[in-house]
Amino acid sequence: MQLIEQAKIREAVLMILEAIGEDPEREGLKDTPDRVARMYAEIFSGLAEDAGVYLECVFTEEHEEMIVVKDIPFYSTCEHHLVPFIGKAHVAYIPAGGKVTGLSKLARVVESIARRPQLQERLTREIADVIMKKLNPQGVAVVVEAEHLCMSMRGIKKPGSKTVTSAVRGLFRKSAKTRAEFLSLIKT
Ligand SMILES: Nc1nc2c(ncn2[C@@H]2O[C@H](COP(=O)(O)OP(=O)(O)OP(=O)(O)O)[C@@H](O)[C@H]2O)c(=O)[nH]1
Ligand SMILES: [Zn+2]
Repeated sequence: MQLIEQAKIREAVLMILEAIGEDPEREGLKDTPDRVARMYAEIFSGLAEDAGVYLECVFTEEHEEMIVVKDIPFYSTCEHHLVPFIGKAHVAYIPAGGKVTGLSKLARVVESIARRPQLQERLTREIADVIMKKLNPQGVAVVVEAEHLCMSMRGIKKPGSKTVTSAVRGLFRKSAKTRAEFLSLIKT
């Protein structure tokens, strides 16, 4: 996995500032290429990570009911426009084999996968798939709701509109009752 090349970002941001007719030497802008490079290293830090490693934290617990961590806030970056999309993820799974993971690890997975140039659909799917792969549970469900700034601050300009995506695996896919339980739990 590649590390972010901050020198390249600095150069590119300098060129953008010049291209929009700004003076990159003026006081407010002179450190901007460096700031943006550091910011990109932060908001794209997930590129250098395997989100699955967080799920290596498991505890033995005979719990075979649904576990839901809801309202996990995230900031991601739309890969089409490189502006943020911001929202919440709700993540549920039904453990199998007496194996549960740390609750914060589910939020860490969301965070890691969000910190990449993303599509909301892919973010949603990747969260579900990594949990299926690493925990091998009876099922996983993920709902993501987000506002895309590329639809709010520019283009079609519809602030407040939300996109909702879901991914269901295993029992959540097979059983309408399990899906309904999940939906009722994330509503309250
Ligand atoms: N499916 C999907 N589309 C997205 C996501 N983020 C942004 N988009 C869309 O990507 C599309 C890119 O469309 P283009 O026509 O190539 O770009 P554009 O000319 O800037 O389009 P407008 O946003 O309509 O002005 C837009 O419709 C965006 O709303 C996402 O997470 N999922
Ligand atoms: Zn966009």
